[in-house]
Amino acid sequence: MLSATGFGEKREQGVASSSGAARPSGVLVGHSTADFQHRPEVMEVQRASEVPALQVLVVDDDGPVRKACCEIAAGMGFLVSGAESVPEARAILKHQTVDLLLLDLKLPGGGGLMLLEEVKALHPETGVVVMTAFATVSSAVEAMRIGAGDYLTKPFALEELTAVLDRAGQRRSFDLESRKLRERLRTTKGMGNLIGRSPEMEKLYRILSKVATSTHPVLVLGESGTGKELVARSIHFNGPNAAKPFVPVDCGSLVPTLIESELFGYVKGAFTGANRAKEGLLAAAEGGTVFLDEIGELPLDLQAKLLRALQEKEVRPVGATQAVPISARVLAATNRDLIGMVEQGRFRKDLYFRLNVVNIKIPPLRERRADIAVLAQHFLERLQKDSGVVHTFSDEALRLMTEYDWPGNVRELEHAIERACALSSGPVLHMGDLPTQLQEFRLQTIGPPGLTERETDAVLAGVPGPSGIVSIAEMEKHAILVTIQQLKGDKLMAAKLLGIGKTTLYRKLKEYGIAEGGEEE
Ligand SMILES: Nc1ncnc2c1ncn2[C@@H]1O[C@H](COP(=O)(O)OP(=O)(O)OP(=O)(O)O)[C@@H](O)[C@H]1O
Repeated sequence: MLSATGFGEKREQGVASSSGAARPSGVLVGHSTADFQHRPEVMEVQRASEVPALQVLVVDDDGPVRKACCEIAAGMGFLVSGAESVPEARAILKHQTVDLLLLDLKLPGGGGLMLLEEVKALHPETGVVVMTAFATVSSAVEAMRIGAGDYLTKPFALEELTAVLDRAGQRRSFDLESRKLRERLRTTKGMGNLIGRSPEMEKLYRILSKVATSTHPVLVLGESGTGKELVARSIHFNGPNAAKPFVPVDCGSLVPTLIESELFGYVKGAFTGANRAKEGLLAAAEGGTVFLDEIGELPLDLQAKLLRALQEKEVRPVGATQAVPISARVLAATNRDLIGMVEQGRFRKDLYFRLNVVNIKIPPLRERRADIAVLAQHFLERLQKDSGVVHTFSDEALRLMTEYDWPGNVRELEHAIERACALSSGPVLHMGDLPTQLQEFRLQTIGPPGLTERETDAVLAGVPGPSGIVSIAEMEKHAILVTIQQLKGDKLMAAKLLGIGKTTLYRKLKEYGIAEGGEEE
């Protein structure tokens, strides 16, 4: 095992190392220390099978630093290669997949940033950690803008490197996992138009395949936007009467008198404007399916009429003396607590039992997060088919989508992706292209890296209000806090980049009431 103290002392530049004494002996296979000074390193590590086989490429012209980084990464279970120049790195990248790039920005000929740009353009999924000295802070910021996920300021200690590699490795594993899911989606779709492969959705498909073959009433329960109508359609279109009509009725959006005439029909002269008779939807469905959406909104008197129609399999159109037979299957859905409504006398118990012969509950999206990436990819591909424009998600955007709670469920996700595609300026959809509620969630829940809770609140306070007007003082505060956020809490570097002295920066933070004890000057 590597000892933390072995790398604890800092060298002038690079990883603090005790001249290779702390090299993880017995872990590396095939190359001597001298090899690392002169040629690309290719280290195979005897890895425990549970360690993900992520490939790391270390690019640094400083032999000892490169070697130390390679050794540490190898000791952590990564598969490691090293390169001392941009052309050498390019050659490796051409022939091998690299999951993580540990890149020194100050390479001979100054090609670090160029290489980063090439990697992000050709392999946007590759995670990049840049290494920089204080003198090149502005290039580190530029590197983060181009797409580097993290940075290390030289000289750095063993713990810093391992923490950064650990973070990058975890992110990469997550991204690979979600990519695998998306890949699976390409080959296996859900039932009908339903997408999702989470255990919850698999269970739903099993129930649906049974329910579809029968003609019993089904009550579909779930929060708004979870896909209740899609489930109802899936039951109908996978059932024996798929060729017959599927008739949706939104009980929530029609006035009561209209629902009655829509459902049951009316005879000529039944009311003012009824110039001719109209068949009701229950009869018009002719052996198909009537889907009563928002059934909880149905007024009590209509509930009684619907119950009678279902029991007697006939309806009496408004103003008619004769009943008309019906043969449609009835599916109903609600996002309301129907049992609670029954207890409060707002929904008829007998109708509840009649509709609730089979009951399907669709879990909210936040309870089946494994579906978020596949659904997101599905919506992206659907938009691509319509517009011909190809988009992909940045790994960060996908991660944020997976962590967000989606109170509006699949509908909110669908709209978020449509919006991101419409607003994005390039083929990759970034976190910034996602709606405000996701940005706010990122700041509130995950917190900007390097900022305390108080600072996070202050950043949020700098977000323009509904009027869109922000004072100059607020803009200054926002600029300072966002820079600190982007630099992961490095206030010294933030002062440098903002072109103000550190004393001024700490004074400003104090003015905002967020300077921490012992920090000033
Ligand atoms: N599993 C899913 N796969 C693909 N698309 C889905 C899925 N679930 C929902 N959607 C899409 O999300 C949107 C909302 O779905 P739907 O209208 O069926 O939800 P709902 O629960 O009936 O909403 P509401 O209660 O507000 O009426 C639709 O565009 C639908 O196509």
